[in-house]
Amino acid sequence: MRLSASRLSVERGGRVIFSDLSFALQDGESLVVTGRNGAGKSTLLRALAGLLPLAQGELSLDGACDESISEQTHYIGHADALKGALTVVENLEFHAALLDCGRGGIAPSAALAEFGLGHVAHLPSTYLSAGQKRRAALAKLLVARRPIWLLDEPTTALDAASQSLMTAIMAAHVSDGGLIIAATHAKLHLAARELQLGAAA
Ligand SMILES: Nc1ncnc2c1ncn2[C@@H]1O[C@H](COP(=O)(O)OP(=O)(O)OP(=O)(O)O)[C@@H](O)[C@H]1O
Repeated sequence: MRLSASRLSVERGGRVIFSDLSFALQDGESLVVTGRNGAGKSTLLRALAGLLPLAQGELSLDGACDESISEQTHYIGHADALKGALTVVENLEFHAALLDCGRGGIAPSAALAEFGLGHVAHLPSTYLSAGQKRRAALAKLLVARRPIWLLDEPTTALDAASQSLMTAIMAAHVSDGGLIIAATHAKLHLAARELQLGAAA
């Protein structure tokens, strides 16, 4: 599988956020997107996920099945996208049903256990701490197998142990042939190329 971005340009509110951006990633490769606040890191991830239109340029995925890039992608944005009135496990069950399509993710309860959330699985997700909410959001990565992971500040609010766990989960995904593009200001301890957006402030 090869994900290629060629001369991408994205506009928001009539303003060019970035332009002429190109990169390519093969199976088992990662890209860390860095840059100052407002440089366009989240914008790039949202455009790759199909949530924002490209003003110019082209995205292509070679060597995969017929599904679109969006269908092969997990996008974890800044927002944890948990429904507060549903329990944590119900949130994961919703995402598994929405995303899995029979492609062999692990059970929601197992994904929560992996992220150390077994003891809060039956609480309404609104009761979780910030780091617990982030871990529940990241557990979505495991309930549906999708090769491309787009992660926006994945380690925000995570304690040291959870950061190490997430590092191991990302490393396992990459060694299994997955692709990761992560936007962050933090050090991710991921063997990755770097794409820096924007000029220094
Ligand atoms: N809906 C919108 N309409 C207009 N401009 C927007 C919109 N959403 C974001 N922007 C602008 O796009 C630019 C890039 O924002 P983005 O969130 O991609 O930056 P970022 O690099 O992820 O920043 P940070 O490090 O703060 O998370 C910012 O200047 C922001 O104000």
